[in-house]
Amino acid sequence: MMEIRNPITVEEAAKRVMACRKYGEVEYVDITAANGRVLAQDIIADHDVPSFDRSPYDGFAVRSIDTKTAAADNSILLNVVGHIGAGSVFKQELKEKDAVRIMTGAAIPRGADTVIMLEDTEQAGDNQIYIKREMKHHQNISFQGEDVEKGSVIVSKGKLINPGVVALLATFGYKQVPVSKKPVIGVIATGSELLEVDQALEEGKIRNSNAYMIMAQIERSGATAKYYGQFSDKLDICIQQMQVAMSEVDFLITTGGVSVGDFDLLPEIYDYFQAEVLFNKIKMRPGSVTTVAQLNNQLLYGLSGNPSACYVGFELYVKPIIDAFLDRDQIGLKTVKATLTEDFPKSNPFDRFIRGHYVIKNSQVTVAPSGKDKSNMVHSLAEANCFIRLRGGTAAYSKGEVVDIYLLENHS
Ligand SMILES: Nc1nc2c(c(=O)[nH]1)N[C@H]1C(S)=C(S)[C@@H](COP(=O)(O)OP(=O)(O)OC[C@H]3O[C@@H](n4cnc5c(N)ncnc54)[C@H](O)[C@@H]3O)O[C@H]1N2
Ligand code: MOO
Ligand SMILES: [Mg+2]
Repeated sequence: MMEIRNPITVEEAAKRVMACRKYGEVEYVDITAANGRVLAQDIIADHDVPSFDRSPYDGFAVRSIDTKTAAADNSILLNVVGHIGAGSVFKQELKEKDAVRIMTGAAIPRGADTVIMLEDTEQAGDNQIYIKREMKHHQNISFQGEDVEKGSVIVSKGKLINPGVVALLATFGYKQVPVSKKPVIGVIATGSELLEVDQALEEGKIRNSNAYMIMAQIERSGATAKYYGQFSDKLDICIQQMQVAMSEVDFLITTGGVSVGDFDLLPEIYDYFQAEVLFNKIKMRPGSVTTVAQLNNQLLYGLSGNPSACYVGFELYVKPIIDAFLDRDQIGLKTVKATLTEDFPKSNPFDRFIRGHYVIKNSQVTVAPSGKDKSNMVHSLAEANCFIRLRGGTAAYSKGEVVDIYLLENHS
């Protein structure tokens, strides 16, 4: 007797998966390896930035009071009593009519309250300059703490580390950076029709593309992939191989074998392990047969064999669990509104996630399918930078309608 599957909504499926979320540990990596990782602790400023008043220009540190009435046609003569570059400090205090030649980034000497740019001065003698502009008190000073104030949270935990965050980490002396440990995700392809990537085509067979696609999706999501190869459609061998894989990873993904075909063994394997099947039918296309089971606190993902269905199943149900494991501030794909630039003539009995390509032009986000929309197709994936979500129970969509799109490559 064929099993009757009970389809649930996309949101309910996501909820059931997220109820099984696990948190990763914190580890420390060298700052040179921190880009792209997730920050595991708030970074609190332990000093002001800058930590001293400094010059934003190459010029002369002076007392504004000595520049009063200076103008292009009314030069004022000052005595140059020192010369400092960034990193050096002028130790004395400026007296009346004193100036110190100063470079960008150097500490403002005591007594000076402004910096006049080199362009607004003229050399008068060996140690004298003409000032050709009246300066105001505190003009042209980078003040201590104006960038970052001591005690403030400068980057919050959960943030994806980007080059800007790396700059802050370096500013505050983080040679070792606390990051969330990446989950290790096992990948298994199933099906006797599969050839490895370096094998020549044979009649009736295809190359295994899903395993490599999933591993790339895992990497893009900030996790580590562990490939277990292709399993045959033989139940006992599959069971044994899955047992090994489960003991070595945080989550396990199989692709293929979750539908109702004679060689679709995953349902039997879940049965054998007495895993709790969270769902095996979702009201969505593609990927309606996406199955997720739980065994001893470990999620087992049975993604569809059809490439587009497999891809969608990963992004909707695996990516959020990776984000959660990493304790990221953004869980799952970001969504925005976009205007369709093509008609979509099919009706949508279930929610439909079409592989799409969006562009932003003149502040307008527009989107179109990135290729043919069938779950067994692979071509449309290459150009896809989003999914277009068409709601279940709707008829055809027309050009000009506004739809929700799910961004695939926005990881900030
Ligand atoms: N009678 C029914 N048949 C099917 C149903 C259904 O509800 N009733 N569902 C269809 C839907 S929807 C999908 S999606 C697929 C799901 O199939 P499986 O997850 O069981 O996957 P397989 O049968 O193993 O393979 C399906 C298809 O994908 C190709 N494949 C498999 N693995 C890979 C891989 N690693 N790389 C590339 N391509 C792969 C495989 O050769 C098949 O063509 O079932 C429908 N049928
Ligand atoms: O799971 Mo299937 O992809 O809905 O076509
Ligand atoms: Mg099948």
